[in-house]
Amino acid sequence: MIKIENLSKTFQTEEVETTALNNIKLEIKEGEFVAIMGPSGCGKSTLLNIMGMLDSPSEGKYYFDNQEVGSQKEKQRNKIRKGNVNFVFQSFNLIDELNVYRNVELPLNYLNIKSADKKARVLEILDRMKIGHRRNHYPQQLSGGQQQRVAIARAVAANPKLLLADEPTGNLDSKTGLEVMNLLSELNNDGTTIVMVTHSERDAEFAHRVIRLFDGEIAAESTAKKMPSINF
Ligand SMILES: Nc1ncnc2c1ncn2[C@@H]1O[C@H](COP(=O)(O)OP(=O)(O)OP(=O)(O)O)[C@@H](O)[C@H]1O
Repeated sequence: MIKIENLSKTFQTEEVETTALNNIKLEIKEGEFVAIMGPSGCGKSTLLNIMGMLDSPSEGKYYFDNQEVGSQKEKQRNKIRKGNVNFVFQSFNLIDELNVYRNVELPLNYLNIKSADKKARVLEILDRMKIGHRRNHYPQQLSGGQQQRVAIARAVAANPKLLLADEPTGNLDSKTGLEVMNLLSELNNDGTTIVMVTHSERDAEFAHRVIRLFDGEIAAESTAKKMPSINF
């Protein structure tokens, strides 16, 4: 699904040039659950943003489903991202003015779906994320774990192939974080490819593979204890 070849990313500000990623080579197969770890500033979010087509590499190639997207213009990248990739963030990023149902419905409004099918999809995914009983609540009326479950529901409502999660349990207590990790694991078992940035060794154990970055380079790669449920 993802192939990254000799990818580098430098940020140029007035005074300094920062190499955030240096000569990254990486492949991620459909159905995988990959964790990206490493110290602060090693380039994890930069890599995730490029995979999510929010940013482009300075050098090298990024292929998504065999299509080179790294060198595409922003408009074209946005088009490829839509329906293919979605995100979950540490800080949930829900829209405070919309209730749970409307937040989750949002990505479906951009697709050409009949309103009855849309409703069925929203209710189904809310139930799967065990948050259906809170569908009329607003984000501020929910706990952190509940907000993250809504955010995951919103992220997968349109059935993206790839879910990118940037420290999804970073703002949650240990027990709630575990519940969120179990939901992500279930989604992965049902076929969604997941790439997750995390500082948590426990969360990384949910992944099939752990990639450790250091100073913008892949320093180590390991297979986690849990084996994937798919054939490679
Ligand atoms: N827009 C930007 N402009 C300039 N420098 C940037 C920009 N974004 C990131 N950087 C730099 O690139 C490097 C990698 O940043 P990145 O956010 O990818 O790290 P990270 O591993 O996700 O860190 P953390 O764990 O703290 O979130 C850092 O040195 C950072 O300062």
